[in-house]
This record gives sequence, C-alpha cells and structure tokens, in this order.
Amino acid sequence: MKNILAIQSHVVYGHAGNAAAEFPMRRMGANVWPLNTVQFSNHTQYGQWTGTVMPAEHLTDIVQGIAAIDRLKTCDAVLSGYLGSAEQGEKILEIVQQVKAANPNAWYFCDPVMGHPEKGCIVAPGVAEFHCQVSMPASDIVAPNLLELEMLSGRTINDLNEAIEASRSLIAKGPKVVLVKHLSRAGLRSDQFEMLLVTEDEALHIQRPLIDFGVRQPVGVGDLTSGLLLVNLLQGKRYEQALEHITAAVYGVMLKTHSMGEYELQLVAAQDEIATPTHHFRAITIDTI
Ligand SMILES: Nc1ncnc2c1ncn2[C@@H]1O[C@H](COP(=O)(O)OP(=O)(O)O)[C@@H](O)[C@H]1O
Ligand SMILES: Cc1ncc(COP(=O)(O)O)c(C=O)c1O
Ligand SMILES: [Mg+2]
Repeated sequence: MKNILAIQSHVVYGHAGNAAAEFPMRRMGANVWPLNTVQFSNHTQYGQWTGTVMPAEHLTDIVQGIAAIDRLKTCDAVLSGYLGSAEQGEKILEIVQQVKAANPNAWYFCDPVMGHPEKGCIVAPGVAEFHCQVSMPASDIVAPNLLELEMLSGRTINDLNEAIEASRSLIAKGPKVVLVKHLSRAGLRSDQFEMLLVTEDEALHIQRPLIDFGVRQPVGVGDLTSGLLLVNLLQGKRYEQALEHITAAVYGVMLKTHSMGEYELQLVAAQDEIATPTHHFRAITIDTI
C-alpha cells in the first residue's frame, strides 16, 4: 500500500483540492494523508466562499507530529495543489525535503494551481511566482494546464510541438515527468479534451470527447487528474497505461456528472468508473522532437 501526503485545499461542500482527489486516490487503493492548506465552504469559482487559510506553520506542525511518531519514512509521495498563501509554499518545500530525508525514494508531485481569472479560480498573490521559481524545479512530476505551462516556461504556446518544447524546458530544470492536463487551444482538435505526458525522451498524447456543460464546467477536474496519475505511477504503471487510465476514469466521472445534471463532480456515484472505467482511449506517441 502506497502512502501519499496530500497538501492542498479542502472544501466542505462539493469537490476541489483534497475534496476532489482524496476519495478517488483511496478508491484506487492508496493511503491518503490529507493535509489541508485551506478549509473553505466551497470552491472559489462560485465567486463567494467562507473559511480559513491555514497558517503556514500549521503544515510543518502536522508533519512534525508525523515525524515524531516515526511514520514519515513510510511516506511514498508528497502531492501539492491549491495553496492558501505563498508562505505555505515555502513550508511545503521544507516538508518535501524532510520526507525525502526520511525516505529517499519518495516523490514530489506538484500540481501548480495558479488560478484562472477568466474562469474565476482565485489563488493568493505570490503563489504563481512561487511555483515558477521554487516548486516546479524541486518537483519530480509536475502537472500544469496550458496557462500554467506558459507561466512556468515563460513561453506562449500555440500548438502541440510548442507544448512539448515547453515541457522539455521544465524537464531541463528538475522534473522528470510533465503532464499537460489540458491542452485547450494548443491541442489538435477543438471538439476534444487533450492531454500530453512528456519525459526527456517520450511524448504521449491522448484525447477524450468534450462534453457540453455549457458555461458551468465542473471544477476539481485537474486535482482529480493529478491524484489519479500519482497513484497509477506509484503502483508501477507505465506512462502509457497510466495516461490511458486517468483519461478514461476522469471521462467516466464527467459523463456521470453530466448525466445527473450536476455542477459538482459526482465522485461517489462514479466511483466504479474510477476503479474500472467503461471507456478506453489510446495514448499515441508523438515523434516530433
Ligand atoms: N471531457 C470533458 N468535457 C468537457 N469539459 C471537460 C472535460 N474534461 C475536462 N473538462 C473541463 O476542462 C477544464 C480544465 O480546466 P483547466 O483549468 O484548463 O485545467 P485544470 O483541470 O488543471 O484546472 C475544466 O473546466 C473541466 O471541467
Ligand atoms: C479551493 C480550490 N481548490 C482547488 C481548485 C482547483 O481546481 P481545478 O482542479 O479545477 O484546477 C480550485 C479552483 O477554483 C479551488 O477554488
Ligand atoms: Mg488546476
């Protein structure tokens, strides 16, 4: 059984951050240690919420407690996502170092959630800069969407080749794997949801049909996708198999959510789709560069 220290947001109502990733990762057979960066009533794309950003010291305090009972050495990966403040980022990096000192084989998976002004995803000041300068180079796996990849690489990206080149520019700085979670306008087709998994010598592309949600697209999809990729890789799946699984599993969740007419991801109703997806999509190797 793999153990994942998952440091990201928690929402009481609905699904984003740990509230989107924790149950699916467990459903896949991983142990999750949720450590919440914020506790909000609901995700920020409602435009209003209540709740608290945890003090940055809270994160180190909790991890210190786990170290004190000598369990940190059993941690296989740190996953970070939505941060409540840039100061939390600094503490997360200290935690990653502490975990890696206790278990040199542990991975750091960084989902560099930066916010999306158009969509209303709101993230504290300084967090985007923190990801560009500190967390991305320190990560083993990084999972940006297109906007985040542009910020991390300092490039504008218009097509697949440029997305691969930008991903390789990140790999040159630290991470071994880059998952571009949503290619959007840099993808091949406008009627598909496309992802890209890039390593130093491999680039895999995959697509699933877009489902028409109108203007209210579900939130937490990136957090779900990142969590599932991490579990697949920790369980020893090859990149191709892992990418195919996460594409099909998330598609199953999206279809269920759509058929139920809901805005929030229907993770419980779609749990069997997460474990054994109905649909299958093939990852294709891109031999460009
Ligand atoms: N099959 C699909 N059909 C329609 N929309 C989808 C599908 N899969 C994902 N989405 C939407 O695509 C968007 C991806 O968001 P984006 O900000 O680009 O990346 P992230 O998931 O990291 O936040 C989300 O709004 C999600 O609801
Ligand atoms: C509290 C919170 N956590 C996480 C996210 C990230 O969600 P996504 O997976 O869609 O990037 C959001 C997006 O609005 C959010 O408000
Ligand atoms: Mg995201």
